[in-house]
Amino acid sequence: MIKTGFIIKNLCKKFKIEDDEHIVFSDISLEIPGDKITVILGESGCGKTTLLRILSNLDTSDKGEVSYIDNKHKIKPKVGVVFQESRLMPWLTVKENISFHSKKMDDKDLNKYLSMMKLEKFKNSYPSELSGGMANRVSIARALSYNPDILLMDEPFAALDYFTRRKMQKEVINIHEKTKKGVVFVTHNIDEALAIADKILVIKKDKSIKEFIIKDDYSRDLGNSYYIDLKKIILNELGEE
Ligand SMILES: Nc1ncnc2c1ncn2[C@@H]1O[C@H](COP(=O)(O)OP(=O)(O)OP(=O)(O)O)[C@@H](O)[C@H]1O
Repeated sequence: MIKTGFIIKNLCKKFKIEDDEHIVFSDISLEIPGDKITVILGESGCGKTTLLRILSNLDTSDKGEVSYIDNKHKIKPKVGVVFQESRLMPWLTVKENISFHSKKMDDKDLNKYLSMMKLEKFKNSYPSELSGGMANRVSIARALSYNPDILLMDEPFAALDYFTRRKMQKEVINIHEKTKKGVVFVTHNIDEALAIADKILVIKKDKSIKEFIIKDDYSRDLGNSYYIDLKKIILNELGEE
């Protein structure tokens, strides 16, 4: 059992749509370490966002238990959430957006996050003056400024071009290595999962979860046979091969 992180037991979630019920999860159990990068991978509509919303307390489960332990003690974790759209306030500058939820943030902390996300030169810019990757960096800095126990990211780079996306994936690894914070990263992109994950949780068509652990360091060559084979296995689990 993990020492720090989310422990999810027998989770059930359904949505009522008019007189009908849509079951997203009927009984899933999993562990998400609080000190690693865990990628939740699955096809569109399989329930990735729903799971993330439950972890971040934006939604509730119907049955089951979701707890977070820190060195074996149950705690209510502080979570930082990054969405696909940056959700920045257009009338605030970069530095004002970052400190918006952390009114007590001093300049030292603000500068730490600006520097970590390479935003120093843009601290007085408005969101309309930023590229997509820059806006992403601001929303990550904002989530980190809250000093969360764990960072939850819901397809944060889906709208970015290939090169910016690769850069941002490396940023996630950098943040994880610098802050030692756990990251839960939702994507439907297998290459993205293989590039950044310590652990991949595949949500299968039958809604069971298949787990893969990657023990490799982060200078990964996805063209080598280990990753090519792993990708085939994951595609198979997703029912795509
Ligand atoms: N508020 C809601 N009311 C009714 N149904 C919902 C609601 N939220 C999600 N669903 C349904 O639950 C299922 C899971 O949705 P969810 O957004 O979690 O999937 P996802 O894997 O994140 O998809 P995508 O990759 O397309 O974002 C979908 O069938 C969706 O239509």
